[in-house]
Order: sequence, then C-alpha cells, then structure tokens
Amino acid sequence: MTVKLGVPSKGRLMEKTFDWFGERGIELGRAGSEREYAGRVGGVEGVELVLLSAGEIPRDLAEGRIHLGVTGTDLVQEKLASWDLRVEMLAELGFGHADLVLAVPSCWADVDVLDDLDAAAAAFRDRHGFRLRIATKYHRLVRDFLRDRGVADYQLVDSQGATEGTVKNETAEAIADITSTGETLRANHLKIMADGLILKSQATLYRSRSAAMTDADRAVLSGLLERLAVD
Ligand SMILES: Nc1ncnc2c1ncn2[C@@H]1O[C@H](COP(=O)(O)OP(=O)(O)OP(=O)(O)O)[C@@H](O)[C@H]1O
Ligand SMILES: O=P(O)(O)OC[C@H]1O[C@H](OP(=O)(O)OP(=O)(O)O)[C@H](O)[C@@H]1O
Repeated sequence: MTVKLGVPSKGRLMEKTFDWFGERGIELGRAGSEREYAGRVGGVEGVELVLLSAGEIPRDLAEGRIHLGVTGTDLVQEKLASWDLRVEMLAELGFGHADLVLAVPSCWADVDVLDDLDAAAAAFRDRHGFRLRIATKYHRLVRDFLRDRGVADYQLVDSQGATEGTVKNETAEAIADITSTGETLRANHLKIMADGLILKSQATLYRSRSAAMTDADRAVLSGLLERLAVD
C-alpha cells in the first residue's frame, strides 16, 4: 500500500500547498496536463498524491480513503459532524485565510448586532408571513452559531455560489459566506454584523483517524511528518 495525500485539485489552494510541501523538501506536482487529476511526488518514497475537490477532502479523510489531506478549516467543520473525532488537525499552513461571516444589507441602519437581527427577524415574519432567509452553503456552521446565540426566527436557503447576489435577487435577506478582502460584500451592498464572525478559516493539514495502514505505511507516515516538522 501507499500513504495517500489528498490536495485540492485547482486554484490558489493547490499552488500554495505545493509550495508549502516544496519548502520542506517534498516535491508535489501534477502528473500530466492541467486537466489530469493524477499527481506525482518527489523527495519521498511510498506517498501517493491524489488531487481532489477541496470540498470532498473532509469526507475522504473521514471515510479513510486518504491518510492525509489539505483543505480549509471551514470545509472540515462544515462537512463533518464531530469533526475532531474523525480527523486530527496536524498543522495550520498559514495561507487560504478567510472568515465565515454573517452579513446583512448595508442599508439596514438599525441592524448591527445579532440581538438586532433577532428583533428584525421577528418583525420580518409578522410583516411578510415567512421567516427571514439567510443564504449560505455552510448550513451546519450557521445553524450551530445562531442556536448558541439564541437566534431562531430565520430559515436557511441553500446557495452553492455567488451567495452575495441572493440579496439583490431577492431570494434571501441576509447571507453567511467566506470573505477575505471584503470586496464582494461591499460590491453587493452588504455589511458584516459586528458580532457576526462565525469562523476563521485557513488551509490546514489533517490526518484521517480511520484510514487503514500497514506497518510499512506507518513508517512512511511518521518519516513524512518528521520531514514536515509536524506530529
Ligand atoms: N476569497 C477567498 N479567499 C481565501 N480563501 C477562500 C476564498 N474563497 C474560498 N476560500 C477558501 O478556499 C477553500 C476552497 O473553497 P471552495 O469550497 O469555494 O472551493 P472551490 O474552489 O469551489 O473548489 P471545489 O469546488 O473543487 O471544492 C475553502 O476552505 C475556503 O475557505
Ligand atoms: O472577500 P473577497 O475577497 O471578495 O472574497 C469573497 C468571495 O470569494 C469566494 O467566492 P469564490 O470566488 O470562491 O466563488 P463562489 O462564490 O462561487 O464560491 C466567496 O464565496 C466570496 O464570494
């Protein structure tokens, strides 16, 4: 067998993950063309690189299909219930920083904190006959966050992309999404609630708690983690 390492298959996360491993003497790269999802590994024996969707890496780790995986903290905590029982966080990699935030229209002058949102949500329901809609793809994280803060009078609507546009399109009144520069929120006339930071995320290296390993794999893994200076 081999030790399987799952890495995002495209974009900034892939490039920066390759750089992070490269700085530690492990050369990762694509095996073929831009569109081929096979990887190659140099500088260490017995490790296989698997290029995967960032959003699928949490489940692949939890189900033991890969031994190690790099993806955002947000995706692991959203996709896996009791994530820390299923994967082990080995190292934060220092890139891919993004905040998951709750945002409302900038023109809602009286709604700045969650208590205001709670009141606005009750008024909204009285006026419109349905609950205030929050668009997001982070259902678990948003529900847990609002439950812990006593906000209940809302409904989630699923949005898998271009989430900030849902308010203008009148399919939601508020959104919860990832932001880094804040430009997308500003361009869509949305403001972050003062106490609306749900999670700070960054690219992180995780280990599966369930992937099967031979003794040889165990030796490869511990050698690799030593090279990466994580344990
Ligand atoms: N604007 C951003 N700045 C920094 N990090 C971001 C930004 N947008 C998303 N991310 C992070 O990148 C990671 C991957 O995001 P996302 O789920 O959007 O992947 P994707 O590019 O759509 O990939 P895939 O569809 O293959 O899963 C997430 O952990 C997310 O936090
Ligand atoms: O704060 P900013 O720097 O403006 O970045 C935020 C945007 O980046 C991400 O979208 P992405 O480009 O990954 O596309 P998506 O909306 O389809 O997920 C995220 O969903 C926001 O829309």
